[in-house]
Amino acid sequence: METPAQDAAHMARAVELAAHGHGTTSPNPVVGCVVLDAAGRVAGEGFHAYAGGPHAEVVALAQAGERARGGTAYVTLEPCDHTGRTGPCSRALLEAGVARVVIAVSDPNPKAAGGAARLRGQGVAVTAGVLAEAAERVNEEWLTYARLGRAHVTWKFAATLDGRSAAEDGTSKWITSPEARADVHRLRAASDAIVAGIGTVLADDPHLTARPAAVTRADAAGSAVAVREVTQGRSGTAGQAGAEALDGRGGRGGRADGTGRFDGRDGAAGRPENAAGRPDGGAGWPASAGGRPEMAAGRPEGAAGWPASAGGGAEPGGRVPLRVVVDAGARTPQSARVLDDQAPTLIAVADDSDTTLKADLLRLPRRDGGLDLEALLRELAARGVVSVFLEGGPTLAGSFVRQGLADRVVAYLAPALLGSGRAALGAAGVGTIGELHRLTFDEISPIGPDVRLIARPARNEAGSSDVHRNH
Ligand SMILES: Nc1nc(O)c(N)c(N[C@@H]2O[C@H](COP(=O)(O)O)[C@@H](O)[C@H]2O)n1
Repeated sequence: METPAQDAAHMARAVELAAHGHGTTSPNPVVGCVVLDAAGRVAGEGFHAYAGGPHAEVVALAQAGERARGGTAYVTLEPCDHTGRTGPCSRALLEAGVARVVIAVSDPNPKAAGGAARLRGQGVAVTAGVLAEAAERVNEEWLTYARLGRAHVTWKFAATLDGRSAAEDGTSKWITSPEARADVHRLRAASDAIVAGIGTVLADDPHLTARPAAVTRADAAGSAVAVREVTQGRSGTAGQAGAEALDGRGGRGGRADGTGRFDGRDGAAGRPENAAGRPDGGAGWPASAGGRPEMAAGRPEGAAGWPASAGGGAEPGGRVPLRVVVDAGARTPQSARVLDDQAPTLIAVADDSDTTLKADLLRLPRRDGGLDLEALLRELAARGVVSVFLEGGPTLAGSFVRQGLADRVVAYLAPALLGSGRAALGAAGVGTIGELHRLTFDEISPIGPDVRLIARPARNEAGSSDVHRNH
């Protein structure tokens, strides 16, 4: 029997492995697995790489072969007990003769859960909850999606040290460095959807596409080391993940009317570097750096019926994030760049708005002077969007924060001062200091001459997040 310290060490490795799936497993979770032989030696390792591909346990068991018999499996998410795109991991573990299974987090997907009970019922020793916090963190997008039925939101902004995102005359290009902007493109590319408000569309006419520059494995490894240094060795933190739409077949990025899917593979906004595996080793979140040689061969075309749609599945080279404009009054110009053919686009408008706009429209109830953003995130989740990257502008970001829907904040701060001009965040429902939205830092990393800060809503004593306190 492993000691708790050994359990923690092997599970930490499994969390590290899970992080390699960031940016490519959506709409499935990121999952890692380590298999020991009966003598406690590592016999196999694996992670889930893309929806429709083998689960982490199956990859690790295949590597371990006969050595798994009488051994122990460490898995970051409860082994599934269902036949979805692939067979049940509980059965694979039983057939391999594993004597003990250590689990970090239970599977909230009712269709897949039950693996722990089945294993116990068949005489396998099961230990649950080991390194649960780290395993939750690495898989936070998917767990948010699976538990709350809405997409997870990362709000990104770039600002001066005094928190301003534009000068008095509205100019904002560029506050942060090319390195910081390239980092943003990596995070965009790892997200299922990029969301902006109509104010940003009218002011900047952005493309909202992910255009990450190719980064070598050495670069990625270097940046991961830098991050580890400033964060004192934390591993498996912020994550980009994915979830199977819980009907087991949900695609994402489909057209709003559900009539078809955008095939972004040939689009100019495609991500050619992914054709041979992502050279940045994954989503661009720190724990992903390190490269994933297993992905180099790509995935079998159309595996398990998963459509090669934009924003859907994790086929290397076949996925572009869905663009979403929050536009209650349907003011998006027909000529806006977000409506070009480089990626699919959804325009979220109020259900009572009268428009002739030729675009995929999502009609939502009004709320709080804008749209009901929780309804938006639920609608996106129903389309298989697990992770949202929220960019611009301050008004929309303020509404997300006010409605308790900013799950993670990524701030790029330049060593510069403006003193006046637009603040990064608009009205966020704070009237007095006691109502401020308290966050905790996950990471602080240098990016070129700038600093990237990653923070999340602080938990209050009751365990709920302070940002969500009013909701
Ligand atoms: N334990 C475990 N390991 C993995 O590697 C996984 N991908 C999952 N996913 C769970 O199963 C559902 C997806 O199943 P299919 O890929 O369609 O077969 C997913 O929703 C999770 O509940 N679990």
